[in-house]
Amino acid sequence: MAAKRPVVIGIAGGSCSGKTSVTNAIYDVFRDHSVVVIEQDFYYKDQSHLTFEERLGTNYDHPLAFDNDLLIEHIKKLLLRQPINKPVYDYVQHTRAQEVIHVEPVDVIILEGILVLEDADLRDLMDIKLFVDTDSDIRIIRRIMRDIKERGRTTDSVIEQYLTAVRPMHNLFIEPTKRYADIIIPEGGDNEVAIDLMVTKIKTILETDNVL
Ligand SMILES: Nc1ncnc2c1ncn2[C@@H]1O[C@H](COP(=O)(O)OP(=O)(O)O)[C@@H](O)[C@H]1O
Ligand SMILES: Nc1ccn([C@@H]2O[C@H](COP(=O)(O)O)[C@@H](O)[C@H]2O)c(=O)n1
Repeated sequence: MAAKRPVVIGIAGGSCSGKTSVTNAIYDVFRDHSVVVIEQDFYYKDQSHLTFEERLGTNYDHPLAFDNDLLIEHIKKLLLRQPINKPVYDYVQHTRAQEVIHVEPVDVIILEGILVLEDADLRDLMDIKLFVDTDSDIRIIRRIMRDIKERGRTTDSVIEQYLTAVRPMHNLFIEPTKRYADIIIPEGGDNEVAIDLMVTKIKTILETDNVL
């Protein structure tokens, strides 16, 4: 019997909009099926050749910060049901970690990240495109709390980065990708109706004869 083509779901949205929460809610439903999360953040360009000080100068909210060629290569491999070695990212050191995660082929691929809808070649690989829409005041509050707790940052550094890069790049590159979304989800992972709709749609695609 011919192998089925995996389903690719793209989940975009601003920093701290709730992309990971939506991703986890969908992941939990398909956990016993076969599902993988591909974080666009893990595909930030390797910066191991730069000093720590130099890495602080990178604009992490610009499309050019990402190695989308590698990301696209990996999604295409998974679509052909071939395994990949997914990079791991270190937000404290601002570069790729030494280790990789071996990922076997799966039925459901969830691709999440601030700019996953910005690249046309990446968009073309997606069956469903979501944009998680959360007000910027909520997002900055969440970001200050998260980055201090989990990413080794100070309040001042988070605010400075927000004003110089996160906010302007959001307005320039992230917010405009909303137009490519099939569904715009307010309330992130708390939006049970949207999550249920997504799960139903994914199941429908999985049940169709979508062969390679
Ligand atoms: N509905 C919510 N209410 C309160 N905090 C939330 C909510 N959704 C997400 N958060 C918190 O905000 C931060 C960012 O959420 P996350 O889902 O990781 O967003 P993203 O992946 O878009 O950056 C996390 O610390 C998370 O716990
Ligand atoms: N070294 C880095 C790499 C990325 N960031 C920030 O992460 C944000 C994207 O992740 P979310 O979970 O918030 O979607 C992005 O806004 C980058 O500014 C960073 O601070 N340092």
